[in-house]
Amino acid sequence: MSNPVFVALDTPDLRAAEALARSIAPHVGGLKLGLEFFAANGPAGVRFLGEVGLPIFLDLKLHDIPNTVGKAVAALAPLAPAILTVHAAGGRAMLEAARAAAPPACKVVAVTVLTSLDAADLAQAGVHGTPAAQVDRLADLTRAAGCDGIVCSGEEVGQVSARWPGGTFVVPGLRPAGSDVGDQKRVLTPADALQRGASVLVIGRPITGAPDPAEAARAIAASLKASAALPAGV
Ligand SMILES: O=C(O)c1cc(=O)[nH]c(=O)n1[C@@H]1O[C@H](COP(=O)(O)O)[C@@H](O)[C@H]1O
Repeated sequence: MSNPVFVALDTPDLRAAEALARSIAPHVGGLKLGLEFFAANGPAGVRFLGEVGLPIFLDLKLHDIPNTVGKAVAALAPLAPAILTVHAAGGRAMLEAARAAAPPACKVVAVTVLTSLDAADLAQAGVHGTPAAQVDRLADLTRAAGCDGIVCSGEEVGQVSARWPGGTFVVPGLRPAGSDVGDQKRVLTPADALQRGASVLVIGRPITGAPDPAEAARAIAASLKASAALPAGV
């Protein structure tokens, strides 16, 4: 099993991100660079961390009119990300524009319902029904637009991966048993998310905020190997 963990390097500090990336590199499969890192360090920072030698997941969650998103993705293409995020709620034409502008080897995945939201938050935004129903709707839209997969929580990944064979399922909001949930509302353990069908596990603070990040990443990788050896549900 290749390591499905992408560590979220959510810091504006380029040197701190590099030191962290190098220390945990043996225990993760890739680096996720998001808005906090990109706002501070831009494309040059992404290139710099690319020198660590791990695949880069560029998590900019693009959400705008199709023309703007297509041109933004084209501008990001030289960074050769392995994975790029957009928001599924941007609609079919925006998703199509993103897929068309991305390099063929880059997986374009669409965020469905943020893991920091629950049903009450969705209702406040005018979306009635469960997060799971909304994830299904947006997954169908993303698939119809030709994108590669979605971002959802561990609570939905089982149901949605069964509906979309061959899709890429990115799951954040992961917490090893006993770790602090923070601002996340729909959480699962990394091993459970993998067993339910996740393809990519996004893990930030449980690794980056640990007293020994390399040891935390190693322990998570070991928990995945151990659970993969067991039948589902055990
Ligand atoms: O697209 C994402 O990666 C993402 C989507 C989502 O619904 N929830 C979510 O937490 N994320 C990202 O996943 C990471 C989670 O970080 P931790 O909560 O520290 O593990 C952050 O970088 C978030 O930006």
